[in-house]
Amino acid sequence: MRSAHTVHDVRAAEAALMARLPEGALMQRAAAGLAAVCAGVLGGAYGTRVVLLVGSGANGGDALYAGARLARRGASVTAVLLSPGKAYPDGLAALRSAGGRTTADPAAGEELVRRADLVVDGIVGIGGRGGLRGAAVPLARAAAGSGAAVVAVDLPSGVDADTGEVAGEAVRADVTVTFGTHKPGLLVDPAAGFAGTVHLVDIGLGPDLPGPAVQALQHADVAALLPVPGARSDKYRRGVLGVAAGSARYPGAAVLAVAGALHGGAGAVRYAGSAAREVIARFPETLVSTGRPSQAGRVQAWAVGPGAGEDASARVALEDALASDVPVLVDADGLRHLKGLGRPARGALAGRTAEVLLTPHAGEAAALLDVAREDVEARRLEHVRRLADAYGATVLLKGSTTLVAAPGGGPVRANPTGTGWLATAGSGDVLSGLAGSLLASGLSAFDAGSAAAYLHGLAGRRAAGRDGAPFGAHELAGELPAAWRDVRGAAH
Ligand SMILES: NC(=O)C1=CN([C@@H]2O[C@H](COP(=O)(O)OP(=O)(O)OC[C@H]3O[C@@H](n4cnc5c(N)ncnc54)[C@H](OP(=O)(O)O)[C@@H]3O)[C@@H](O)[C@H]2O)[C@@H](O)CC1
Ligand SMILES: [K+]
Repeated sequence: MRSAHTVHDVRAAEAALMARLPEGALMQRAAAGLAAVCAGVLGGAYGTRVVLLVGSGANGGDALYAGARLARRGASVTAVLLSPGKAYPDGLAALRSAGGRTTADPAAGEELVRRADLVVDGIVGIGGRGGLRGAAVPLARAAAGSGAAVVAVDLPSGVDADTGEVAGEAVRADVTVTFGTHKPGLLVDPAAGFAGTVHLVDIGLGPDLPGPAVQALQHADVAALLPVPGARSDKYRRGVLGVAAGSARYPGAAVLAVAGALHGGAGAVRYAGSAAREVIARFPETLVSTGRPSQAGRVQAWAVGPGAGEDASARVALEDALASDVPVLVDADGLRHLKGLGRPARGALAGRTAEVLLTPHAGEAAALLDVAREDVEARRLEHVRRLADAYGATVLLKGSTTLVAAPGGGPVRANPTGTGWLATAGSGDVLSGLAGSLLASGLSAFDAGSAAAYLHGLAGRRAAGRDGAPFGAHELAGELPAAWRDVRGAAH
């Protein structure tokens, strides 16, 4: 599991640890880790050209000390000082005594960046506010346009550590070396998209850190969650998922949701709705009926809404499923009807004995919250939490990094396995069936949503192939068994 903590929690842990250590010890640990990663990226420091972009705080200090270490190993190191009067004095002295140079001329700095093998971004770290300022902007652009590898110190300068927002320009890093713990912005888009590969350097903060604000599952975590049948399992004990999806206009959504559901670990799938003929033709193992959910027979969870359409029968199916005593996943058109139910419906959600999992994309989340879609996309972490609290439900917010939040606080899960190729018609229908199936097999809404997002992302990567290629949602569903095997195989 990867964990991320807020700037407030990082600073508190740092203060507690520093009180027990000699002065400067933490920065030396950070700089040593940073220099080691830089040397690795360079394939050895000797004879290379390294440019440090150095701002006014300790982030620049880390860069200067790491630069000194690289200079001692034979690199030609120059620091471009963005606030010459404020650059970390002891770090400057260390760099100079190791043979490194400095310049305060931004134009000269840009020229150096263009000829560099490696650029170290020490402009600003967790003390940052807003996008890059002044001379940092052309320097960051020069770095992006050069052939140099860009290594960000702690986080790419210009991104918000806590929210993942990118309010202006930011450094585009190939590698980010972060200290003590991940920062939420390294796991959540849009900021995460600027970080490249993230290396965590342990500087000993662990015992002083509280619970994380954001976490990202890894293979072993997902493997531990996935339901595996035992010797005494039968299809009912493994769980039965009910799917109420599709319509005369969108029968394919029903087929795709069932395709996802058959790969989610439930023992059986019941389909209730007007696309029963299409579903049974494609998946003969499905138990189909054409009535409403409450007439379909016993299930352990419902997935409602994909392609359900806007007419009254879709609304009735939603109300019917919500009136049951089992967990309900609500997606797509179901979310629109949920919003249409108004305040009493939200009360009904809060009054249910079993959990509800909402799976909106940014546009649907914006409609549920009465805010602009751009606001949701810019500050996804804030909005997934708000939506979970407003509806008293667990929310899976789909997107470039899918987020899952439970109501009432606690960590948000950021999915690390996504790929842009997943933005294809029907992909969300597959996810609904998959997450619903995991719910039916007994996982909590939080675990079902995050495990489903993880498997769905892995299947998407497999379907896209190593070099990347488009695929249809039915092919995505076909890759789910291999994604299960990847996850379970890595755990053994
Ligand atoms: N915590 C830990 O455990 C450890 C932390 N360590 C390191 O310390 C770093 C934090 O250092 P820090 O607190 O000195 O702040 P930092 O990020 O360097 O910012 C400095 C100043 O920049 C400015 N500024 C703000 N926004 C800006 C912008 N958009 N564009 C340009 N400038 C901007 C603003 O000053 P202003 O210009 O407003 O006067 C701000 O005060 C941390 O990220 C890690 O690298 C490690 O050494 C070891 C352990
Ligand atoms: K930085």
